[in-house]
This record gives sequence, C-alpha cells and structure tokens, in this order.
Amino acid sequence: MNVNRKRVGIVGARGHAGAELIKLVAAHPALELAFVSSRELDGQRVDAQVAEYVGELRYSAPAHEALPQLGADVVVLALPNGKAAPCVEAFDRAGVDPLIVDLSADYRFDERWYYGLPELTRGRWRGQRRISNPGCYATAMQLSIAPLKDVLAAPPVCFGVSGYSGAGTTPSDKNDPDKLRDNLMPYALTGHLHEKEASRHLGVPVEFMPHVAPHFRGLTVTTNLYLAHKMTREEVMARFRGAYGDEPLVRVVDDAPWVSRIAHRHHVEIGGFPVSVDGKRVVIVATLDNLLKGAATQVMQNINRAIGVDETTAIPLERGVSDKG
Ligand SMILES: NC(=O)C1=CN([C@@H]2O[C@H](COP(=O)(O)OP(=O)(O)OC[C@H]3O[C@@H](n4cnc5c(N)ncnc54)[C@H](OP(=O)(O)O)[C@@H]3O)[C@@H](O)[C@H]2O)C=CC1
Ligand SMILES: CC(=O)N[C@@H](CCC(=O)OP(=O)(O)O)C(=O)O
Repeated sequence: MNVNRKRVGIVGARGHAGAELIKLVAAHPALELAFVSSRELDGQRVDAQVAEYVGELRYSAPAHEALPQLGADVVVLALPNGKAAPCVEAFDRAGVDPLIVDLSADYRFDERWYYGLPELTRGRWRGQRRISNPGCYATAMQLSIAPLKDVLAAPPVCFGVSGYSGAGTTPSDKNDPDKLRDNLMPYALTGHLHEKEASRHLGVPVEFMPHVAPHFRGLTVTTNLYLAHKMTREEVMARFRGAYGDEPLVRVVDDAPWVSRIAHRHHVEIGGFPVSVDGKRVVIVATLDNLLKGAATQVMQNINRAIGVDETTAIPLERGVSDKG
C-alpha cells in the first residue's frame, strides 16, 4: 500500500466495464486498488483475469454491509441496473462517505448526484461525492446533439448500433453470438432508458432506436437533425469544432467515422455532417468504445476531476485527437 495513493474499490469487477477500469487504475499514478468484488471470481487472483494488473490482489465477495469497512477512498459501482442502491445505502448507514461513482443508470435522474459527462457538464461539478456515470449511447447522442441544440426544428432521431459487450455478461439474446451471427438485432425501439437520459440532460426530446450487432465492442450512433434555419456544412462543423476543439477525448472528423476503428480507443469521433440541399437537415455520426468512453474512461475522467488531478490522467491519449482540424 502506497500512502499517497487514493484507494479504489470496484464493486462488480468481473463485468466488462469493471475489467477495463482495473486496467486504468493499474496504470494510474495516484490510485491503487483497495478491493475488487465478484461473487463468481471470489478468491481468484486479479492478475489471472486482467494481465495489465500487477500485484497480489484477489477478487472478494463482501456483503454490502462490509463494503464501508474496506478502506476505499473511491468506490465504483459496476453492477447491473437496480443493484447500486443497496450498496449506496450501506455506506450511508455506516456514515462512511467515499467518492462513489455509479456506472449503472440508477442515479442518472437523481438531482442530488452529479451527472458526469465531462465535456458537457464539468462546469456543474460542485464537489459532489456522488457521481452518476452516463450511459454509453447516451454519451454519443448528447455529444452529437449539444452543439446544435438551439437550432433544432424537431426532436433529433438517433439510430444506434452497439457491439454486444454493451449488453453485459448476463446471458441474453443481445449477447448471444449465435443469435447475433449475420444479424442486426433491434430492441427497445421506443422508450429506451438512454432516450430518456439524453432527453433529460440535453433538455430537448430525443428519439432513439438501438440495435446490437455481432461485433464485441464499439458503438455508432447516426443522428438525423432538422434545423430551424438553413445552415451550411461549414457552419455546422464550425459549431462542433468550437464546442470540442480543445477536448482531448472528442475528435471532430470530416468523414463519417467507422465503428470498426474505435474499439480499444478512449475518445469519441464525431463526423459526417452532410447537409441536405435545402440546408435544413444534417446527419451526424458518432462512434465510441462503449467499454471506454462509454464506461471506464468516463469513470476515470470523473474520478480524476474529483481527486484534483488532470482529467485525463492515466487515460492514453492519441496524438491529434484534440486537433482543431
Ligand atoms: N457494458 C457496457 O458497455 C456498459 C455498461 N454500463 C453499465 O455498467 C454496469 C456494469 O456493466 P457490465 O460490466 O457490462 O456488466 P456485467 O453484466 O458484465 O457485470 C456486472 C457485474 O456485476 C456483478 N453482478 C451481476 N449480477 C449481479 C447481482 N444480481 N448482484 C450483484 N452483483 C451482480 C457481476 O459479478 P458477479 O456475478 O461475479 O458478482 C459483474 O461483476 C451496468 O450497470 C451497465 O449498465 C455502462 C456503460 C456501458
Ligand atoms: C447493447 C446493449 O444492450 N446496450 C445496453 C447499454 C449499455 C449501457 O450503457 O448501459 P446502462 O445504461 O445500463 O449503464 C442497453 O441498451 O441497455
């Protein structure tokens, strides 16, 4: 144990998101792991599952009541939706107040929690120690729409396609490689949680149609926007470059990005911007790795801000990602 490092506990560390987070914490100069929990991997060495981790730590399966006693300064909840609240309540009951970052959707509509989509909300962080991490599609949708929010003539329509790691590890049709083979599987075509989440946090209604594809990781969202007044492609792109030109984890690109090129990368790519002949319709394409910017990388941005280090500490950056183009 290094006394200068903050200690991180990950609850639900067997999952795809938890595993990515272990890698990021392992490479962080100001963090170390306090505990990683999994009922299924209880007792197994972490380095046997995550090669990037070097050390003796093993997975454990503490009861909720035991979590506050494990000495974590930062607790990340990487559990399925609906399972975070009992953990949070255990900390409240014990009067222990670590920084808590929740990856699930459980607190994304709770005003008492800071909603941490840094590129859009970092100005609203007021030292809150409870942080709700945005959904993966919801991140792509909000970053695609925010720069044009004031010129919309109708609700944006978003067509999303995710790799099947987005569906977690609990077996379902959406993560069954046999059912996904040669397939594109539509689901929750109205009322998906991320439709509500993006609408709520953007403050404009958004319509969202998600699908799962046979690839493992990476998602793409194509958004159709009707504009209240004519715009040129250059004017649209200028808005995106103005909004994100200085952002290390958002890359505004000319061509529509391909999802096949975003896996294992930490940033979002936003591009395309074809404008219709009448100048009143534009289409935006955003890609991100659902396990990184859609989950673990965004958690790390939020932790970094909260512990007072540079927001991108331990997040591998690629040269040119912050190009203004
Ligand atoms: N996958 C993605 O692309 C993204 C996921 N998220 C969110 O992050 C969270 C984690 O996602 P992901 O890693 O994919 O999920 P997984 O389904 O892969 O993993 C969930 C973790 O929770 C544990 N778990 C599963 N069921 C229960 C239960 N009933 N009670 C307690 N623990 C349980 C599992 O470990 P064990 O069973 O061994 O205890 C596992 O470690 C979810 O809320 C998800 O919505 C957010 C953005 C993107
Ligand atoms: C392909 C797939 O199933 N994706 C998940 C989104 C993953 C995510 O961001 O989940 P949370 O909002 O639950 O945190 C879904 O549509 O529910």
